[in-house]
Amino acid sequence: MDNLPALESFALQMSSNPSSDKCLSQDFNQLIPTSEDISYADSESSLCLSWRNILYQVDLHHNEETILKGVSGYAKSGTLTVLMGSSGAGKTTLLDIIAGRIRASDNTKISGEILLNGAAINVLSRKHTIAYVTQEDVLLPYLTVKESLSFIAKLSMPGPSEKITEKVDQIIKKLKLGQVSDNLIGSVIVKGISGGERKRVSIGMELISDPQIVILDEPTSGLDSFTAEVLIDVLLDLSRDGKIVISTLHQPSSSIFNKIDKLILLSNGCTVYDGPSSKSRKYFSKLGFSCPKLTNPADYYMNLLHIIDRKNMTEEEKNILNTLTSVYETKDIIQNIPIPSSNSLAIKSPQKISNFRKFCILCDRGFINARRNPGALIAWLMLLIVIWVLTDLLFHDLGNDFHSIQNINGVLYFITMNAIMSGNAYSAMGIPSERPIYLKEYNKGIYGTFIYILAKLISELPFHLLGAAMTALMLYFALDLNLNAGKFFIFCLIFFLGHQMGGGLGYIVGAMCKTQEIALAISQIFVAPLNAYGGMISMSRLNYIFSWITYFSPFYYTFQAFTVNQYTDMNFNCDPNGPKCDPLDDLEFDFSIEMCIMAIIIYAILTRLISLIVLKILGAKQK
Ligand SMILES: Nc1ncnc2c1ncn2[C@@H]1O[C@H](COP(=O)(O)OP(=O)(O)OP(=O)(O)O)[C@@H](O)[C@H]1O
Repeated sequence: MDNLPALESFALQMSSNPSSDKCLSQDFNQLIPTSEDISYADSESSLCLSWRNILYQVDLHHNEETILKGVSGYAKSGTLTVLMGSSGAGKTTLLDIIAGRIRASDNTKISGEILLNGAAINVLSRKHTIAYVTQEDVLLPYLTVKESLSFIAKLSMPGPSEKITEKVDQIIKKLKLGQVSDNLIGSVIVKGISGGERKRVSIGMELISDPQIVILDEPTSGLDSFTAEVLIDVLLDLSRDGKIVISTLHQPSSSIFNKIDKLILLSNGCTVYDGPSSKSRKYFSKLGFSCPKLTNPADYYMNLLHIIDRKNMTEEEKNILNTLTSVYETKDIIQNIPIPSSNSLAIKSPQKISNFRKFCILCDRGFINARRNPGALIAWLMLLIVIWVLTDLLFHDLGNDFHSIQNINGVLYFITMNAIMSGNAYSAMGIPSERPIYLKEYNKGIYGTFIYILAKLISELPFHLLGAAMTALMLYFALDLNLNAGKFFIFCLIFFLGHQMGGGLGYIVGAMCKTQEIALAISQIFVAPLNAYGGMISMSRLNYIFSWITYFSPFYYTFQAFTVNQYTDMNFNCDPNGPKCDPLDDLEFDFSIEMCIMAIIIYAILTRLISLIVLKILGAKQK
C-alpha cells in the first residue's frame, strides 16, 4: 500500500497489539472532529442516540473472540449517519446491538450502554422506538406495494380506515412509490417491482409505526449507483423530517458520499473515525493517508481499512490499524455526545388492536397472497391431471372379484398418498417462505403465534377444500368406486382431512426449516417411515421394534377410513363357488369410520399445535 512510509513515524510509537480487546488511544485527540463540527437541522427538538463502550465477545469453540472492542458513538436527528468499514469490521453487529436484536447468551457477552437523549433505553423500548430495515427485504411477493403497506398499517394502527389510508398514501408519496403502488412486489416466479423500489417498500413498512430512529443494514447493496442515490435521497429526507437515520453502506459512489452528513468508520471492531464526512479527507490526510484528488474517499477508506484475515493480519494491516486506533480517542467522543432537550422524547408502546381484528386482517392478507400464487395453482392442476390420467388408465373398472380387492386396496392407498403428500408438500414449502415475515412481525409484537397459525389455516382452507373436492370428484368417478351419495361425501371428507393431516406434518417441518428446499427434503425423510407403516404393506423384519410407528402414521388412519368407507356393506366373489367375502377381514383394521375421522381430525390439530410451539420457540429465541 502507498501509505506505508507515512506510517513509519506513528508505527514507532505503537507498542500495543491491534487484536487486543480495547481500541487504543494516544494523545492525538486534537485531530478528532467533535460534535460541534456537525450542524443539525433543529437543535431544539433533536434527538440523540448514543452508544458507549460497546463490547461484544463470542465464544467460538472455547476461543473467545472480541468482535466489538468498546466502541462509542452517536447519531442525531436531522442527520444521516453512515457506518462504513471493511467486511467483518462489526458494522452489522453494532447496529444489531443498538437495535436490541442481539442479546447476551451462553456463548456471547455484551456490555456497554445505549442511550437516547442521555437516558438508558432498554431492549423492549428500543424495539418499539427503532425501526430496523434488514439487508434482505421481508415482503410477501403476491401483494401490491399499496396492499403491503396497508396490511401492516391495519395490523399496527387502531382507528378508522380513512386514517390508515391517509397514512399509507403519505408514505407512498414520501418514498416516491406512487407510480408502482398497484404493482406486485414480485418473486422469482412473478415479475414485480425493482430492487430499489422493493427496498423503499421495506423502509415504508417500518415507517408505518412512525419510529423516531431508522436503522438500515446495507440498503443499497445490489442496486445500481443511480437507484442507490435515489434511496439515499429518501434517507436524507427522513432525517430532515427529524428522525435519526443510521445506515451501513458498502461502496457508496462519490456523489452519495458527498451527501452523507456523518461518517463512522469501523475497522476490526474499533471506531477509527466519527465525524462529518466532509472533514474525513482532511483528517486522514493529517494522519498520512492522503486520498488522491480524483479518488472517491469511500473507496479509499475501504481499501485502507481492508483486512483479509483478522487472525493473521499482515504487518501493513497492523500498522494502519494501530495508527488509526491510537489516534482515535473514544473518551473524547463520549464526552462530546450532545444531550438535547428531552421534550421531544417519547418512547412509544405498541398501539392496542383486538386479536380478532388482527386475525381477520391476517386471514385477508393470507387469502390474497395464496390466491395470487400461480406456482401452487399450476402445481396443483398438473398433479390433478397426472392423477386423473393415471387412475383412469390403470385402475378403471375395478370389478368385484378376488383380484379387484387388491386393485382397489392399491388405488385407495395411492389416493391416500396423494391426499397426504400434496398437503404435506404445500405446507412444508409455504411456511418457510413466510417464516421471516412471521418472525419479524411476531418479534415486533404485532401478533402472536396462535393468531398467525389460525389465520394461515383459515385463509388457505378455501383452496384446500376446492382442491380436495375437485380431486376427490375426479378420482371417485374415474374409478367407479362405491356409487353411493353418502359414501361419495365421506370419501371427499376423508380426502380433505387426509390432506389436512399431511398439511399438519408439513407445518411442523416448515416451521423448523429456513428454506423451502430444506423443508421439502426433510419432509420426505419425515414421511417415508410413516408411509411404510401406513397399513398397506405388512412388515415382517423388525416389526416388533417399529410397529408403534403405525399409530403416528397419517397414512394408516386415512387409508383405513377410505377402505372402511369403500367396503362396508359391499361383498366380493373371492371364490366363484364359495361364499361372499369381506375384504376388511384381511386388512385387520379395527377402527370404525367415525373413529378414523376423529383420529384424523385430532392428528391434524395436534400437528398444528406442535408447529405453533416450534414457531413460538423460534420467535422467543430471536426476541
Ligand atoms: N455470533 C457470532 N458468532 C461468531 N462470529 C460472529 C458472531 N457475530 C458476528 N461474528 C463475526 O464478527 C464479524 C463481524 O460481523 P458483522 O456482520 O458485524 O460484520 P460487518 O462489518 O457487517 O461485515 P459485512 O460488511 O461483510 O456484512 C464477522 O467476522 C462475523 O463472522
